[in-house]
Amino acid sequence: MDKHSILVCMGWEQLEIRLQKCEGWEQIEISLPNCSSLQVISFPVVQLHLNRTAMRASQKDFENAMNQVKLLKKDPGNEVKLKLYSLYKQATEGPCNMPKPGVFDLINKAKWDAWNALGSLPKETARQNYVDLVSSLSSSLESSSQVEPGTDRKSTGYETLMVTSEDGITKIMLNRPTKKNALNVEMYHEIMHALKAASKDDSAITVLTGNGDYYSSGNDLTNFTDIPPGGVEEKAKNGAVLLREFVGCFIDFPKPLIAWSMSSLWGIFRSPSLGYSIAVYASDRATFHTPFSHLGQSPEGCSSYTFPKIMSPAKATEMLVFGKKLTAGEACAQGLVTEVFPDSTFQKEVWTRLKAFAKLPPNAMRISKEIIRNREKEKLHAVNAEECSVLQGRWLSDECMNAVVNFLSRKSKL
Ligand SMILES: CCCCCC/C=C/C(=O)SCCNC(=O)CCNC(=O)[C@H](O)C(C)(C)COP(=O)(O)OP(=O)(O)OC[C@H]1O[C@@H](n2cnc3c(N)ncnc32)[C@H](O)[C@@H]1OP(=O)(O)O
Repeated sequence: MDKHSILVCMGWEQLEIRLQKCEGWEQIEISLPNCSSLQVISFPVVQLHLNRTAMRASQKDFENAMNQVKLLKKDPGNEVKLKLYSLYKQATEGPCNMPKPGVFDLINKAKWDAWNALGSLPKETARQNYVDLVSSLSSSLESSSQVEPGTDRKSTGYETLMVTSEDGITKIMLNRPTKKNALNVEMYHEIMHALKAASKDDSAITVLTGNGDYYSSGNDLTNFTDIPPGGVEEKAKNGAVLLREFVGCFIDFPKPLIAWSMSSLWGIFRSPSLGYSIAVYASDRATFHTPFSHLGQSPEGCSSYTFPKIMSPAKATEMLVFGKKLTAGEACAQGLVTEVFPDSTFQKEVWTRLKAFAKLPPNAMRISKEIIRNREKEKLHAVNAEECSVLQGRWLSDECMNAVVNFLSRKSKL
């Protein structure tokens, strides 16, 4: 009896099909992972040959699929990109033949792991699986765009924020509570979009806050793992461009901006939202962290300039260099927080106050803010540019990479 075994990838599932020749018929056993039962079907030999031929993707199909990948409008996410990468390498070069990258080379290690996991999968099967995967991606993106034809997601809602407007107040709420409102790349873009929209809407004031038990845990540390083709240098450069634009939006924001913090606030979101806000209201359980040195990084959001001015140089050094965590009371004593409220009455008291502010003449408030801040604008943009350029170098340092690896591998938490 003749036996062959082939692996076929259907979407994410891998089927093993075993073929057995049996008196002019082929018997097919299909086995699904996580499923103990086997289905046995018999086909005439001739039909089986046809199916097996039809199953093989040609070089042309493969090239078409590669082109289709470049045209995908939506980023399919890291997991799918790794799958595509590993199948491409297997289809073109065969089993993984590269030395294993070092533990700090996060991205290349993830790529190596994905490719190596394909073992001795034949090149033809990898080619077919690549074509199938691209085709499933293209159709799922087509079908999702068919659901809401022609609608701009930004005009209908946000993925990472909740933005509401009532009583003359636009509230921008970070909305990734399960990730402690860590800022992923999409959130950076959405906040900039929401701030630009709020600067033009008819609300008088804008409030920033976070959903859940953390206002924000700062930069999403997995942002460091999505490396573009140009490598870590290109990643660091892109990060610096994004950060500069993001902080620039806060510097230029024309209306009164109020940070409303019931909970912990870490890193990037803390500097601009404390440094440029007209007012910062905190509940008595809120805390403020700046773990730049712990992460092998350096101050951002103009905090290297605004904090020593708002606090004192010595206190700012404790916070920005040694990463000293401040309670709401301490932050208020240092001038970083305007007022602290008991947690039980925080929402009610702050909302009542904001509603009263929102009734003040909006143009007068805007002009007053302008006159307070305008003298500093040029300086703030220059500080922002300098901080981003220093950070670009820090992101490439072993100190920073080690800290990110530690967080991601959960060996230590800051
Ligand atoms: C364009 C780039 C600009 C970069 C500018 C420079 C920015 C600097 C900074 O922002 S520095 C601050 C960076 N933030 C941190 O170091 C905080 C890291 N997080 C933690 O230490 C902890 O998560 C915590 C203390 C905030 C909360 O601890 P705990 O209550 O135990 O919750 P978990 O750790 O289980 O977290 C739940 C869930 O959220 C994920 N998560 C939390 N924070 C981040 C983060 N900053 N980045 C990525 N992911 C984060 C965490 O992994 C958990 O996910 P899981 O449930 O495991 O999938």
